[in-house]
Amino acid sequence: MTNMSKPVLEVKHLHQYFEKGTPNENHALKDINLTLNQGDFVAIIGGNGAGKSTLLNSVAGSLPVNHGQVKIDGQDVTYQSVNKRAKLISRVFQDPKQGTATLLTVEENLSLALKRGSWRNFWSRGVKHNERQMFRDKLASLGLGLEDRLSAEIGLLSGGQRQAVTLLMATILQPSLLLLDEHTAALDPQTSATVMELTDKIVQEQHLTTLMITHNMADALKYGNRLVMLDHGRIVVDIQGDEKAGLTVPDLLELFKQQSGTELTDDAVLLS
Ligand SMILES: Nc1ncnc2c1ncn2[C@@H]1O[C@H](COP(=O)(O)OP(=O)(O)OP(=O)(O)O)[C@@H](O)[C@H]1O
Repeated sequence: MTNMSKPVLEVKHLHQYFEKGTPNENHALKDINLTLNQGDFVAIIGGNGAGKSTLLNSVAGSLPVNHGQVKIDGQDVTYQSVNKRAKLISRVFQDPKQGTATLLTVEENLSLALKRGSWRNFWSRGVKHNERQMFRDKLASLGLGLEDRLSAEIGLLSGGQRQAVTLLMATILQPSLLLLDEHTAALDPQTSATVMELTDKIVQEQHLTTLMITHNMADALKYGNRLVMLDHGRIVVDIQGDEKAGLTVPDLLELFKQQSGTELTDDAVLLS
């Protein structure tokens, strides 16, 4: 996690426009430059419409890049499709249903993830005995009792349990880059806290390079080694190490005010 580390994600001079050339033109990202080194765990915060999702979508490939470059593991992926770069990236969404196949069992979902989502490989090979043991061990490590529910349909699990399995699925093949897209926002506060703890454990154990959007200021301060704040399409704060460790939520709000000149406005912001 030193500056000598290998860059995993490099975003260079990224601009994104919506409705370019029309009276409604919106310059949503303005010259974003962001490098994540191996093992960096970066929380991204910012008010409504700051550009957080646009940045994540640009990195994931679900939004074509207007101007600039995105590199992952040194490869230029700027014009690669979502599917092509999915070999390098795993993404966990806000909705626990989005990352899993509802009618498949827990072990079938994990097996599908192990085959990189390839249904062809999944149907032809099924769940092997040694895989089942590995899934049981991984589920046991979550501490949610899910190791006894390998053959339960995933749709029967609670939102938090399902999101925990989604996290395992997203990390089972150790992606170069993990994108967490408000992945605890749909959960109740206690479940959200549990899933955040599990996230941190998995990220630390696998030394995963991670970019996490959150509306929870306290989580942004508690987790990760670095915090990036976006405002009107620009990075206005980028802090790490001791500078980050010493901050409180009021400090963060004050920092936002100093940098942006306005109060942070975010409908979903959670201060504690
Ligand atoms: N598909 C789109 N078409 C037009 N404008 C868009 C589109 N997606 C986002 N925008 C605009 O781009 C800007 C950045 O939006 P974005 O969703 O990235 O912000 P955000 O920080 O994720 O906000 P929030 O926290 O409210 O989800 C906003 O002004 C938004 O209205």
